[in-house]
Amino acid sequence: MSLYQATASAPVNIACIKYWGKRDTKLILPTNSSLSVTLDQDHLRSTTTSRADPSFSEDKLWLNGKLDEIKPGGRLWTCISEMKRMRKEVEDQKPNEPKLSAMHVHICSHNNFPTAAGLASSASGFAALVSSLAALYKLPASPSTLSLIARQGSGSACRSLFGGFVAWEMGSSPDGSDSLAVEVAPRDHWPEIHALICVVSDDKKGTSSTSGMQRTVETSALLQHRIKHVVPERMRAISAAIKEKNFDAFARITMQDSNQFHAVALDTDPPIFYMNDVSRAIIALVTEYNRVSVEAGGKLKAAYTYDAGPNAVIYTPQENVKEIVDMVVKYFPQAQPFKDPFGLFKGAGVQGGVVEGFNTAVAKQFEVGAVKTLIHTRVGDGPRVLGEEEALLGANGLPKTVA
Ligand SMILES: Nc1ncnc2c1ncn2[C@@H]1O[C@H](COP(=O)(O)OP(=O)(O)OP(=O)(O)O)[C@@H](O)[C@H]1O
Ligand SMILES: C[C@@](O)(CCOP(=O)(O)OP(=O)(O)O)CC(=O)O
Repeated sequence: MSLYQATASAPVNIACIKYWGKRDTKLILPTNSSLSVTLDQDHLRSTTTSRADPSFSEDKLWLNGKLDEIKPGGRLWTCISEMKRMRKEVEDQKPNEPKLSAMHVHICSHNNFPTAAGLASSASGFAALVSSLAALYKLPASPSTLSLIARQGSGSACRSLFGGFVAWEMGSSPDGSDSLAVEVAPRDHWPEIHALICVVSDDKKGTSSTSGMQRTVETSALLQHRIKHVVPERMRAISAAIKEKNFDAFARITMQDSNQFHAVALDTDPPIFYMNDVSRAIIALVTEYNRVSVEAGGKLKAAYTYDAGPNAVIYTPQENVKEIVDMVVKYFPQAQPFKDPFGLFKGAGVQGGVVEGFNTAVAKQFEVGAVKTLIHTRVGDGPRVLGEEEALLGANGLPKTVA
């Protein structure tokens, strides 16, 4: 008997121009376009195996070893149903194809980083789900077409269907058919862009992105200004900066947009605070680091950005990463040694320190644990279809390892 099974992995993305607000909450249609950098899935990824089998009695999904509920009409259900609908179209055109669309599926997924910790697990998760089903169903669909489906799982997930630098075009059609992801530039265009994620220890997220952005849409006057007068020009300018590999412009816009996103969160009634004192201290460090460079006649060397939580993501050309790790570790001592995937410190360990001319009074030194870990990664590629040896489902159609 044939085994109908496929495995795919997908990356995380972190936006430079933030998506914040929906004009349609069911279809997940945004109030503005957005743009992100896809991070390297060699470091952060979701891996998903999907199998269709006539013996399965219902659709099931395990996330990190735990059975998740697929609520009818919910986000997982919508994505799975849409993928089955596309498979059915293939079967209608090619009558010899097995009728996989009529079978139930078992789906098993694993994130190699903390789920729901503000590290965009929903983005890589839904992108991996859609990619594995597309491989299982042998759909002749482009990444942009698949992004239409991932978008209905979580808006930011649509951008994880591409590697490199990716725009989510908001579109204007009420049915959402033109609200999709497009590639602005592939990873190879600007592979020097690295990212340092500062995982800030914090209690559970207070306000989810989904509910927070809806409250902003309902109550913030500033959001209307952002949507109409700010984001369209920023999308143009940052796309040009990426094409020209102009880090100075890229960094300026990225930081401005992170700041404005947190300003509209604050402008929400009641106000939403995602950043904390640690986040703000990291902003002060990056600002001072850039000031030293600019005053010496140079350009911006780093850009911070924050999503709906206190974690910082610092984008920078590879050549600056060592200085930035040294700076962050000086202010935020680490309990564990820095994992050095690019061999920056050549095994010597991080000493901690700042560049010459740096005003050390811009932030206080925090206690161990204020920044829990530092993850060094870089711009990466889009979803990958993996081999049978990477499958997460065993021969019996159940997860191979139960957490
Ligand atoms: N591998 C996965 N496969 C399918 N769904 C996933 C996967 N990983 C995460 N999800 C879904 O995403 C949810 C977590 O999303 P949530 O937005 O709360 O956190 P986050 O994505 O880590 O943070 P943020 O989007 O604010 O950066 C999970 O509860 C689950 O429903
Ligand atoms: C701040 C953000 O990370 C918000 C992401 O929101 P989600 O994509 O998690 O929201 P839903 O569409 O409701 O699932 C900005 C961004 O990624 O563009």
